[in-house]
Amino acid sequence: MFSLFYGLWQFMFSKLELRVLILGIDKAGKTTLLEKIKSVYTNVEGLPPDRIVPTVGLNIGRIEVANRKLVFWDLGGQLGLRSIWEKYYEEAHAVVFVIDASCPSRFEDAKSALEKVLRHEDLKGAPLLILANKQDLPEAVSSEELARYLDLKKLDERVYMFEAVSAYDGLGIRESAEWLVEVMERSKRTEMLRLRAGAMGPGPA
Ligand SMILES: Nc1nc2c(ncn2[C@@H]2O[C@H](COP(=O)(O)OP(=O)(O)OP(=O)(O)O)[C@@H](O)[C@H]2O)c(=O)[nH]1
Ligand SMILES: [Mg+2]
Repeated sequence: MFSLFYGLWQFMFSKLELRVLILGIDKAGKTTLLEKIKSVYTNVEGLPPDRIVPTVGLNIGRIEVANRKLVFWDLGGQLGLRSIWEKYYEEAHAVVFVIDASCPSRFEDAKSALEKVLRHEDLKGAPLLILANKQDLPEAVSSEELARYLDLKKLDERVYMFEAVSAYDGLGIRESAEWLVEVMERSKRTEMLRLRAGAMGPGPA
């Protein structure tokens, strides 16, 4: 009996939650951004920036945007940890790729990490939001400049957007979250993930 309810619960949950993977090289500001998103969308104040340490495991953030349940998975971006990213690709509805827009010396590293993400089969059709973070810093480049610099090939086949944000002052956070919900709702990938969850359905009692 328990397994029937558990299976049903899992089934319903997998249908309702939209999973967003937050990727990017180390120090891009992924975790700070996730904490800011939590502050903006929940009553719970996220961790302040001075209490955030480099990520080694996985941080999870659950919020609700426009009546949709979103689950963010924030992974560590240090070189030795990037091989873990692909374990999460298959289940993700969308990807947020965060870049420190104030640090051009690391754009090359960010670009090749992002290109590798985009090449992966398990992320086929996943909408992509590229964030030019740290806009509160005067040296930060705009999202247009960043887009020109990255000059990503094959992006046109994918639903994507560049957005200027600041995990410190919250610039662009609501626009980003709302765009994500909108594109995930319409994406073929979401449909595919729902069908797959449905096909697996609740197991035998
Ligand atoms: N000025 C400014 N600094 C930021 C912003 N976002 C993050 N930072 C700072 O950038 C540094 C790295 O932030 P994290 O959130 O730990 O970066 P991360 O991408 O999660 O790094 P890893 O977990 O190592 O992959 C910290 O010192 C943050 O305070 C921002 O919007 N503006
Ligand atoms: Mg982190």
